[in-house]
Amino acid sequence: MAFEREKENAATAAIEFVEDGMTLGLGTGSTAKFFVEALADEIADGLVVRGVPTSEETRRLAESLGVPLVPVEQVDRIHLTVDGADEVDDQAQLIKGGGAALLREKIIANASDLMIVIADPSKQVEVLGSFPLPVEVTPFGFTITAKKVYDALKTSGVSRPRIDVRRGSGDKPLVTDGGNYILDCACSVIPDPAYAAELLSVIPGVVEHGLFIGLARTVIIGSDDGASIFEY
Ligand SMILES: O=C[C@H](O)[C@H](O)[C@H](O)COP(=O)(O)O
Repeated sequence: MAFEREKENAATAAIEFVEDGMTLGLGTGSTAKFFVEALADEIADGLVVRGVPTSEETRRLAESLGVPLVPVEQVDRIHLTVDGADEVDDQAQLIKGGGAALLREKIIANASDLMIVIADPSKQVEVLGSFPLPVEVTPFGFTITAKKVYDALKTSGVSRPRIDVRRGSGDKPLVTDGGNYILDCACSVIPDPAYAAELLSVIPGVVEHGLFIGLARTVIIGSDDGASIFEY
């Protein structure tokens, strides 16, 4: 996989934000995996924390590495969430959901005192939209919902959105941890992400979308020999 070293360096830098006693949101994906692994090393050295995973994939990883987990229903405060992103712009606006975990990721990020994004330099963009925007929808009526998503993206200023339902095994629609489908919306450019987010949020059938606006306040970009930290 590409940018392994950069991802690992970003994850290692994020460990510096972790303090004893914290409840941590554990993100999903190949970059967040490095964070969970680094966390497991710290726990083996005596750090006391507990994690709330944002996907079944991360739950399995954390359990296999001995990271203590707590059921989300039993948590009343999440001090810090560390997660990856598919794109991040210079206002810390994100596209997430490439790994289909955006719903749980957003619930946990929104409930956290601080969300830190860890990423390699390929995720930095001037304008969001090169990465197809994932939108999680209920299976019932998803073709109708897809048309509404198309209209909303057009209204927000996307010139020619193209929408495909994400496929899983056997060409069937991929089913998320929450039992929903993902619409991948190729936009090229999303000129007004906040407006697009607002319009998508009110469509019946849209469970959540992958635009994370105003959630990340720290972005860590890994490099070959370290990491740069940006605060917003
Ligand atoms: O649904 C998946 C998540 O939003 C991931 O955090 C995102 O896709 C980035 O993943 P990766 O670190 O593997 O590029």
